[in-house]
Amino acid sequence: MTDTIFAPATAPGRAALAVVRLSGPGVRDAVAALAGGVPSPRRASLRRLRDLDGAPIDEALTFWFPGPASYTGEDGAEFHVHGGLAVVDALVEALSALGLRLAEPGEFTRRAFQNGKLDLAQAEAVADLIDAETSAQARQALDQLGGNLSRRYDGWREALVEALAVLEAAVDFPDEDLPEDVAARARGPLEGLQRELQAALLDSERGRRVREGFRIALVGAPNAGKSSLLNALAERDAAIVTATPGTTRDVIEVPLVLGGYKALLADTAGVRETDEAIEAEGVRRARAWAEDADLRIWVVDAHGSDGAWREAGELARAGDLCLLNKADLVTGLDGDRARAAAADKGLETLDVSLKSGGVEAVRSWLTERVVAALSAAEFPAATRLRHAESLREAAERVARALAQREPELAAEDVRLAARALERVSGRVDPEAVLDRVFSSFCIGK
Ligand SMILES: Nc1nc2c(ncn2[C@@H]2O[C@H](COP(=O)(O)OP(=O)(O)OP(=O)(O)O)[C@@H](O)[C@H]2O)c(=O)[nH]1
Ligand SMILES: [K+]
Ligand SMILES: [Mg+2]
Repeated sequence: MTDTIFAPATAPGRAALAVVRLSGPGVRDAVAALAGGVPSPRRASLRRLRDLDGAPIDEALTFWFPGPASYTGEDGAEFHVHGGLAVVDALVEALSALGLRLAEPGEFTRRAFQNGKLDLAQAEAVADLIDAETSAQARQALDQLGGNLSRRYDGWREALVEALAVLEAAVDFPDEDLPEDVAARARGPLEGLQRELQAALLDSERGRRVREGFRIALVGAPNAGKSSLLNALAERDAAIVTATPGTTRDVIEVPLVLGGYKALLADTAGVRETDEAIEAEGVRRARAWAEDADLRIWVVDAHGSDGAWREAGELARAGDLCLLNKADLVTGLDGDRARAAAADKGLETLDVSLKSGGVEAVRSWLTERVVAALSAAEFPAATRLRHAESLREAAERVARALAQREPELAAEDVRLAARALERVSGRVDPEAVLDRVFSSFCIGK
């Protein structure tokens, strides 16, 4: 017998309203006990809620959602009460006294998944929509929630099933035709599929970057102005700025919104040779973050650079930005060596003075870059590592199938490729995967 669960669905704390939702076989009785009757299905009904001793809890807008036409597919209900802590506490206590259990994080959506209301990718999209901080994250989550991501996997899977039918015919009726001829008919569709899966795999980083943020590292020699840039972009004093080289030790991460996309900006320790243990650890962390980042801004003091800029520049890669800072101090040939080194590496350069409003040029440059990297006509086919892993496995299996001589062996690879794709919608998932997906939810969803 399934438990009947409940949870506050709104954030805890003082608020105008709080929503408490219920799901499970005991909902009807619980609503009747608290509200003195069950309202018409899916209609708002103002009810006085009372606990088991008859003490009033609140006047609540009460909804009764009989299953299966409910979010979870089970009988459900919602109480919209005043959002005070005491009201919500009293309601929670009354529901517990009736034998209902407080829901685990994601348990409502997990039940919706188990009852076929959503597939696993759609359930993930519910969590993503709740977590969305930028318009791009919300758009991507809504598209996935609408089932578009799942439909692409279903389409690929159907193509695999058709190829499988052809291969199985070659195995079952070897006399009717030469097996190779029959098997050859599966080759064209499998090759087309292989190209699509590869393209989706190449694009699979993009969806994760939209969800998690485009990673931008600020690197450079000590005192180049990295922390000054971080603070200017963040519009607050997130990092300490002083005239002392070696001020920043830890990596300081700040989220930014650029062109509607989430970015994660990291200030790092100035890179130089040092015997000082704390600074050396800072330099190690700076390098590690920079290597993993999607983009590095190599900040150079165009005026006062000594040899150290060269070492920091080694972290930069083609496509990165070289920011020649302190333009207000520059005279003559200042910065020309760094400029030449940047050109050599295929970096773009920007001359600014962070002292005098140069940050806006950097912000526009970054916005353009992030939008170019993350926007596309089509939403990505992978928004989590889990999806990319399925794509990779499917692509590898299809490649193996194409290389097999025996139709039996090719059929087995095609079957495994289909299975890898099915994991995305959760058709074949073990409980452990479900636990991982749903544990990232908040309580009440
Ligand atoms: N004149 C001038 N000074 C600047 C400019 N940008 C930063 N500074 C100064 O340069 C010094 C170092 O700036 P920081 O932002 O701390 O440099 P950093 O790269 O973070 O330094 P570390 O953390 O020590 O590696 C500070 O005194 C800043 O005020 C600029 O555009 N012009
Ligand atoms: K400094
Ligand atoms: Mg600093």
